Amino acid sequence: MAATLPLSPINHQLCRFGNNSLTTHRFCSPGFLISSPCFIGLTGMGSATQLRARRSLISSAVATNSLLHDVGATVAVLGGAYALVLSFESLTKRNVIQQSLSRKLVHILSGLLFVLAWPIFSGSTEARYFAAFVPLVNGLRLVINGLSISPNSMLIKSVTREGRAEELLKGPLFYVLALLFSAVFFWRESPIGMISLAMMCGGDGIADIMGRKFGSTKIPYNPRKSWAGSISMFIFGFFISIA
Ligand SMILES: Nc1ccn([C@@H]2O[C@H](COP(=O)(O)OP(=O)(O)OP(=O)(O)O)[C@@H](O)[C@H]2O)c(=O)n1
Ligand SMILES: C/C(=C\CO)CCC[C@H](C)CCC[C@H](C)CCCC(C)C
Repeated sequence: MAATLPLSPINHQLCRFGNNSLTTHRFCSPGFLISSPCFIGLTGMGSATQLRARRSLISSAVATNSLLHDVGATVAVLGGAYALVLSFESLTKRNVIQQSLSRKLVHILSGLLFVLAWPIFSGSTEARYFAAFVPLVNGLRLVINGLSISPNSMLIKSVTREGRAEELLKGPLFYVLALLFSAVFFWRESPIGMISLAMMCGGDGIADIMGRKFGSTKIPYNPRKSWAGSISMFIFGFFISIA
């Protein structure tokens, strides 16, 4: 009984297997035979076993590839997050921008850049957990600094309003938890995560700008927020989320 297997993904070369003898097609090189599942033919395994072995070889190669891909993407995004906070700390320290503006810009940019980085992760089912590792690490950093276990002035300068360590445990911590939650539960398949993050990041920034400029009429239950700011947040947040 002869089985014909398409073994080369490059140009569909064929290898033919006889009972225990191997008849090679003229395009199958010996090197390819030894290093490929063609070689399994020599061991006398049946064609179903050969197929299974071949599938498992391919799937383990794909899994290793995805793992390396996701580890690389995680390291890149972690580096990006560190660089973002470091850049704003440096701008604040050199009095190029005020601490409150730095906090607002880190707020707008970190979430948007985080979502924009999602496509660099692989298509594997575990990719979302690698992405979620980035806000998790940043969340732990905020807790450690916020509890003053190891206070880091860089983080405090770039993401707090008044420069107090405990502020890290409020807005910034909730913010990174929202990023973590969206990555794990919505990821790239659901628009809900992206819309919520666009609202939280972009919408909030626009509310600040529009609210300060045109926000003389405040909303009844919060004198710090205005109608102009709140309405702009929904309108611009919506446009950012569909962009
Ligand atoms: N819905 C909103 C949101 C903001 N603002 C304006 O933007 C400023 C900053 O608002 P906000 O982002 O809420 O202040 P933060 O100090 O950044 O507070 P937090 O991010 O913790 O809410 C407010 O003082 C207000 O003038 C507004 O008018 N209407
Ligand atoms: C100031 C903030 C919220 C208060 O309104 C935001 C705090 C941000 C974090 C300290 C840093 C978060 C980094 C993100 C998890 C990842 C960003 C990655 C990107 C590629 C820059």
